[in-house]
Amino acid sequence: MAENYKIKVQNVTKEYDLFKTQSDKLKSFFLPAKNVPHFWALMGISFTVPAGETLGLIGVNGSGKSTISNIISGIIPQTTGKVDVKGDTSIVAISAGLRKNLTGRENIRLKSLMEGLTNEEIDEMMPDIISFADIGDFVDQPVKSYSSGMKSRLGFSIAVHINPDILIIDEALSVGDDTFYQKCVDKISDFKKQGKTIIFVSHALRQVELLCDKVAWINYGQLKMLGPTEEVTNKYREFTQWFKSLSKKQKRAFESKKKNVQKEFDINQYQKQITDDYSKKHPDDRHAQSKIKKLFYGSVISEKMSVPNRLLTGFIGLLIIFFCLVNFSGHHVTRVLAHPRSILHPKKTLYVPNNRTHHNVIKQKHHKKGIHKK
Ligand SMILES: Nc1ncnc2c1ncn2[C@@H]1O[C@H](COP(=O)(O)OP(=O)(O)OP(=O)(O)O)[C@@H](O)[C@H]1O
Repeated sequence: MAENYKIKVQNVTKEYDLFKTQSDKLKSFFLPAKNVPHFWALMGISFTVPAGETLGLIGVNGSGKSTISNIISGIIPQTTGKVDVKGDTSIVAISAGLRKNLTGRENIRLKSLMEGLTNEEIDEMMPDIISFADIGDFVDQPVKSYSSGMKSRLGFSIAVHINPDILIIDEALSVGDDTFYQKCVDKISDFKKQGKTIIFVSHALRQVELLCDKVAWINYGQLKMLGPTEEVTNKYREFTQWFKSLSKKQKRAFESKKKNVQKEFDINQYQKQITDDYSKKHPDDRHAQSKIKKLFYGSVISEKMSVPNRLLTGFIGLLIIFFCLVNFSGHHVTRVLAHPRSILHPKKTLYVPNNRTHHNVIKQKHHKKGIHKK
C-alpha cells in the first residue's frame, strides 16, 4: 500500500564550502578547492509529513530551518539523501522569490507563469492577489522600494492564490502588522480545512502553537525532536531559558562547540553508521551497502564537477583559446599545426579564404588606386 505522505525527507545533509572570495569560488568550478573550510548546515535529517498536516519547524538562528525548507521547495539541492515531495510547493519567505527590479504586478505575473498558470488565469486572479496584499499604488512600483512587510504581504498573497498542494511559510508572518497577520492566519486555517499540507517555519512559538499539528526542532543541523506541538515547544522553551541563563562566555563556548561539530562532520562515517543500523535491522539483506549508497547519492545532483567533466571543460577551454590565437595570427590552422611557432609571428592581414589570398587582396587594392606594377 502506498504511504500517505506529502513530504518524505531521508538522511538529508547539506554541505557549504566557505570560500573567502568570489574568485576562489569561481576557481573551484574548474580546479579542486584546497584548504577551503566546509560547513555542514544539515547533518542527516529525516522526517515525513503526512497529507493535510501542518508541521512547524523551530530552532535557534542558523540551525538549518531555511536550508531544509529550501531543499524541500527545490530551490537548492541537498548534498546527500532523498527528498520525495508529492505535489506542487509554493514557498513564502521574506527574501525569496521576488525580483526587486520588477513591479509588484510584474512579479505576480512572473511567479504565476513560473508556477504554470496561463495569462488568462493570472488576469482573473490579479485583482484578488492585489486586494489581499493590500499594498495600494505600490503594486506598480519596483519591489526594491517596498518595506519588508510589503514584500512579505505580496509574497504571501501570490503563494496562497497560486493554490499549491504544499505551502511553505518561512518567517514570512514575522514582519507583517497585526491586521495582515490575522488575514494570513485565517488563510492558513482555510488551507488546513481544505486538507493542504503546510510547513511553517517560525521563531514565534505562539504562532507555531496556534497553527501546527506537529513540530520538528532543528538543532545545529540535526533533528533534535519531532512530535506533538506542545511537547516539542515546551522542551524548546526549557532549552532557550537554559541558554539565556548562561553567561556571554558560556554562550559563545556552547555555540562554538556546536559549530565545530558541524565543521568536522564526516559524511562517510555517517553513511557507515546508517548502513550498520540498516544491516542490524535486516541481517539477511546482502545489498545493504548498495541500498544505502543509492539512498545517499541516488537522487542527488552534484554541485561540484566530477574529474572527467573538469578535464573535458578544460580541454574545450584550451581549444577555444587555440582557435582565437590562430584567427588572430592570420595563418591557416593547418600551417599553425605544422609550424606551431608561426602563431608567434602574426601576418599583417587576417587570413582570407579561397583565392582571396594576401597577394590578391593587395593587388586589388593597388588596382583600385590605379597603381599598376609591371
Ligand atoms: N550559502 C551559504 N553558504 C555558507 N553557509 C550558509 C549558506 N546558507 C546558509 N548557511 C549556513 O547554514 C546554517 C543554516 O542556515 P539557515 O538559514 O538554514 O538557518 P535558520 O535556522 O533558517 O536560521 P534563522 O533562524 O536565522 O533564519 C547557518 O549556519 C548559515 O550560516
